[in-house]
Amino acid sequence: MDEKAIAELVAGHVVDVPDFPHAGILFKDITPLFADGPAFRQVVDAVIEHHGRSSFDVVAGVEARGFLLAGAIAYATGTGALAVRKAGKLPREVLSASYALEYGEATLEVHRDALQPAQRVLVVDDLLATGGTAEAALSLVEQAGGMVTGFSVLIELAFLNGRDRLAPRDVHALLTV
Ligand SMILES: O=P(O)(O)OC[C@H]1O[C@H](OP(=O)(O)OP(=O)(O)O)[C@H](O)[C@@H]1O
Ligand SMILES: Nc1ncnc2[nH]cnc12
Repeated sequence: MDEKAIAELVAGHVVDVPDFPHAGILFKDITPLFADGPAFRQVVDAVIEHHGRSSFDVVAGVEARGFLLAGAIAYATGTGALAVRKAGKLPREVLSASYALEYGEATLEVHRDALQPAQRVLVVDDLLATGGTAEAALSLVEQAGGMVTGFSVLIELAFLNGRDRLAPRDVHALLTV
């Protein structure tokens, strides 16, 4: 599928929800996309095609919506998956990164031994807004000894300039609004 068709596919499966979770936030609900099997498969294939299936060793998904993408991409490419978790969920020694996002603050964690030295990591999530979440995931991968080779999101909110925080890395969005 070409880029325009993929963008239209994503746009057609997003519901805009005003004032969630706070007044003034226009929440992009992508659950209809995950619920549509053929559409979900097409976006997963588009992400893999953009980066190339041999360009990463591990795909990292950010809790919670990123997990769905990471699991599917890992299965399709035969790579490992890394769950980048919200604080307090992992049972062993962790690395942590705190950040602000469009509508709050949080801390992300991975196990200290989550990656092998210099492993190449693709970071995926449903949406890039301020980039705080993605930047925290980048920090965790680097703290764990890995290298981020790129980011993919289904939707980028361009007016928040999140990609500037991730430069010069490849930031790929299927739909930019
Ligand atoms: O670019 P940012 O401003 O950092 O915002 C983007 C993040 O916000 C959402 O996650 P949220 O923290 O709401 O978690 P959820 O997936 O568990 O709902 C979204 O899934 C991204 O991870
Ligand atoms: N506007 C938004 N919609 C959905 N998820 C988000 N994460 C941060 N901002 C968001």
